[in-house]
Amino acid sequence: FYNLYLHPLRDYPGPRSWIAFPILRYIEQCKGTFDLCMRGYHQYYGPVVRLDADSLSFATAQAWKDIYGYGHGQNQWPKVEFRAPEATPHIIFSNDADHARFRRSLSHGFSDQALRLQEGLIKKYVDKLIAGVREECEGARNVDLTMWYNLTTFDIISDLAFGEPSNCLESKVYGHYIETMFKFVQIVPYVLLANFYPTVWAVIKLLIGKKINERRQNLFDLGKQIVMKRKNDPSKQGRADFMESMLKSKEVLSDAELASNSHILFLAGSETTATLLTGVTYWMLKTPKTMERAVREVRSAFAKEEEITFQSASTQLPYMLACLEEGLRMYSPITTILLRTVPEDVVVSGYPVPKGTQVGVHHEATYLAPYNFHRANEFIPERWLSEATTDEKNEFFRDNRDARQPFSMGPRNCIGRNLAFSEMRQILARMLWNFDLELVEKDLDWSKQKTYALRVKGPLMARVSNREWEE
Ligand code: HEM
Repeated sequence: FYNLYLHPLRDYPGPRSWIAFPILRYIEQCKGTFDLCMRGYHQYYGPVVRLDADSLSFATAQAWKDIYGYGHGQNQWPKVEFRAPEATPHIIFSNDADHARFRRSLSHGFSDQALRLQEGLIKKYVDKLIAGVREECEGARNVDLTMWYNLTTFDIISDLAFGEPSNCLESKVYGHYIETMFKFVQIVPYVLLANFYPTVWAVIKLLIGKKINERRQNLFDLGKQIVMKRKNDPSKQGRADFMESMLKSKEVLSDAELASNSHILFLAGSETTATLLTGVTYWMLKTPKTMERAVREVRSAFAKEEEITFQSASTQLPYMLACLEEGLRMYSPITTILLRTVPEDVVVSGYPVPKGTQVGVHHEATYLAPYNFHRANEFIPERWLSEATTDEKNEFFRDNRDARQPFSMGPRNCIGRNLAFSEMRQILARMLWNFDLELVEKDLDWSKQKTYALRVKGPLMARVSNREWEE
């Protein structure tokens, strides 16, 4: 009764059952259906939705700036964390002072100079991807692109974060560390639940707590072993990887912090990029005219495959880049809402918000809202081409492009954005250069997939053939 009729947020619209009984929201999260519900609620209630007693979800460009932007000076609105309290802090979940220390220690590893040095390492794995897909398609088998993209990004990030590949592309399996990580990610909603309902958590802990703790510890111990091996290996010194950046920085990180940051870099940098590549390929296959146009562009921009570099792929393929931008809208790797707690009474996107409220922008709901994007549920890369932003008569001129921030904003935005783009452009361009792709299951529908902290993608089976060379 209090939540619905007396609470300071009582005038904000939202699902009454979630507002009265916030546990229902967490149950949807554990079921993997929370983000799907939020999409529906934002379509129904509009750009602000009260998603439980104390939390508001926004779906506007202004809310990105107000919540995540630089406007709060040195002090960020605290994140609502979903990590176990006893875990070592890392760049994503840490207080402002530690965050600044971690971010500075990693900045060199993500600089333009480092990216140029990383290109050779990344190319080596893209070569392996192309060779692996070629071998599989010559055996006339259907190819699971989800798996191949994951194997590639895992090897790349493992090499950059841990100083060694995870040998995924060689073995064509994910390996123990990654399998453990996948299992661990699925318990994230339970950790969220635990943080909000310590009593419910006590019961869950009795039932499955030991297993969860074992998984978490297992994953951390494994990561720490690899990190210590890299740290103490003199032959690896001088590589342009993340570990070198942390070790050479003026900031001093303990071994536990080196391990927790490497671990989070691995998670943040592998699954996200693979998800986007899988999603964009899915949407291009579902919308064949976009695939045809991108393929034509890639094959006419270069005379030979070696010409596809980080630099050339970023300047000579405007349509393929528009496909990636549209992929980031339709299939954002981060689907959900990353909440922050408001430290005082504030205004967000024009709405008054009382102290203590949790606020955030829901990625997927914002990107698929018809009030932000014209024909929001259609994959239309053309909306990101320059003519759509300059020609008033273009049907996408009024799209609210700033409402889409897949890498977030402000001091805690994605440090790996440039790396991700370089990798994704390189991988997609070379796939389109080499292969003709066709969806095996024509009516495959990924618009209502489950999501936990990440998307549950499932296999993307494609009929892949070596490209036909024109005379
Ligand atoms: C398409 C690919 C990617 C997407 C969509 C993405 C998205 C994001 C988002 C939304 C955040 C903000 C998280 C928050 O507010 O809690 C973030 C942070 C971060 N991302 Fe990415 N990311 C991608 C690729 C990468 C890559 C390749 C790396 C490199 C290893 C990376 C490393 C990080 C790190 C370290 C942070 C934390 C930054 C900080 O708090 O200062 N990401 N990313």
